[in-house]
Amino acid sequence: MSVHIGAAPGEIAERVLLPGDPMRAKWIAENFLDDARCYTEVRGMLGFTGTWQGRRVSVQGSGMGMPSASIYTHELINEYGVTSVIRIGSCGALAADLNLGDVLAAIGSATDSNMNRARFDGLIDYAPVADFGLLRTAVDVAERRGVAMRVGPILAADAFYTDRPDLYDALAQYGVLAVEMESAAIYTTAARYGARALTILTVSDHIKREERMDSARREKGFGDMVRIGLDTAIA
Ligand SMILES: O=P(O)(O)O[C@H]1O[C@H](CO)[C@@H](O)[C@H]1O
Ligand SMILES: O=c1cc[nH]c(=O)[nH]1
Repeated sequence: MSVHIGAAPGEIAERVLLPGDPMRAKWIAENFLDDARCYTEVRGMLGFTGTWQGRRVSVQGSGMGMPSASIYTHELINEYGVTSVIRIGSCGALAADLNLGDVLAAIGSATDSNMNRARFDGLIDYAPVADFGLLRTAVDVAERRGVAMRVGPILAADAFYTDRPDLYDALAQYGVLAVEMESAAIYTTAARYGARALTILTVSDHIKREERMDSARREKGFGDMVRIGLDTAIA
């Protein structure tokens, strides 16, 4: 096992879906995967391996925020030989034409996190981006499934509750679609260790219009995103 994942070698598939919420991982294992088996309960951050259309896939909770997500991404890649991580999360829409339940894929991730500034000594604004092959596959899969998935840049924020909504308005003017809290760390960690990463999100809140889904829908209402993630993982 690694420091934060209680799996034996070989128990985790090469392709992993990463929801922030471990209960979403459990819901996916129980409702989408065949022969799913839980391989870790360390810290309650559940992980499961099963099959989707006959191919081996794992689903691992990554927690909230970039420190947590980077721990799971690092250990999956470096300790378990994972080659592709696909985050499937909820987000707050910044774009006026997005609605609750809409699905989007993050081509790149701006961030206010200090993790990358520290990594590059404050001298370079590193641009965390999706793996192009995974993104292209996800776009094809969404089209085939009849899901109108938007593709664009997002913000990975350290804080869920912001004191600077003016900055969100400014980002929207630059085409930033939505805010969540993990993608920049996942993209950066995957790039650093030679793995592929993509973030697919479902709009659970609209920041400007102050609309929100309830917690039950956040945990279990994301079927389109999950199917796109699973199809992309096994392609
Ligand atoms: O739904 P998940 O994947 O947890 O993602 C979003 O939800 C959490 C905040 O409620 C943050 O982790 C954010 O990124
Ligand atoms: O980070 C997040 C996730 C969902 N909704 C938000 O407003 N922010």
